[in-house]
Amino acid sequence: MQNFYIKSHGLGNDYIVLEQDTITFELTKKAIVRICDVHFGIGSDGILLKVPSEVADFGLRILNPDGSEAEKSGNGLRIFSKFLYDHGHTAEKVFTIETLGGVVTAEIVEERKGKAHTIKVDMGKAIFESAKVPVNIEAAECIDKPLHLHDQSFKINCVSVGNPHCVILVDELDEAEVKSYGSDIENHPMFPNRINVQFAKVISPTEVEAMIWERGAGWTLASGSSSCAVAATVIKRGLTERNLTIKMPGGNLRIEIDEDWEIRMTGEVREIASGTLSAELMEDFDTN
Ligand SMILES: N[C@H](CCC[C@H](N)C(=O)O)C(=O)O
Repeated sequence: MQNFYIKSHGLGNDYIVLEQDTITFELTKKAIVRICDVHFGIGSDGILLKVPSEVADFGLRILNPDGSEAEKSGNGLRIFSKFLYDHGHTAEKVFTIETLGGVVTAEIVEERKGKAHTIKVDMGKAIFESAKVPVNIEAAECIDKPLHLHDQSFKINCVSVGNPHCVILVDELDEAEVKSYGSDIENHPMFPNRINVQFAKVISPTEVEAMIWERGAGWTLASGSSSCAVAATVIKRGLTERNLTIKMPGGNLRIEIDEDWEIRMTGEVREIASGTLSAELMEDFDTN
């Protein structure tokens, strides 16, 4: 069906799924920004576009609400996996998905008809090498290094899970602090591709609490790749075990990271709505 979409969320981090071969318009920056706008569009933390793949069972492009493209999205991959399974693109419960940040394996762990499913995604490796995050710093790894803003400094830990992350460990989480400094950190010149930002507080050897400022999206209620980055950081710093619960305002994700820094993420996904985009929304979009 032309311009069919679904909207789903992973712990309150919501996405709209579209299919390259059914949309009748160019998914330009203008179209992405409009569709993701809560007033002039459907409203979403991003768009997941189903595309062909030569190297995996499925291909996925991840678009942020500002029109930028991301290499990886943990909640996005779980939402896309549930969409593929629930909407007849596969009868398999384990399949591969190609993203800009590499090929991942997804598994429908628990299917509950007409309810949320639990999805597991092997998210690839955590990479700390500064040049591969990337972060412009002399040191080989950006672990517990200073980042200076005009009126504040932070100690940062940078890691890539396909997309770039800047993790700041704090004794107390403060939503106002995240919203006040998130954008300045996201856009700091140290980060050539900008960066996702997390403030995180270790609760116990198996629990970490985090708040998220996403590259290209801003404050979100949860983030899968951010959870992976936070887990990799606290494990790297020797602060926790390797099997963790990351607690965010929108809910919790299970993250396991093995000795080779391979990351497994498990969590719920719930579909919100489905339908077709109206012609009036797309009136001034570039047509295919
Ligand atoms: N905004 C992120 C992508 C989405 C990440 C988040 N929604 C997740 O679940 O991982 C970026 O530009 O890297």
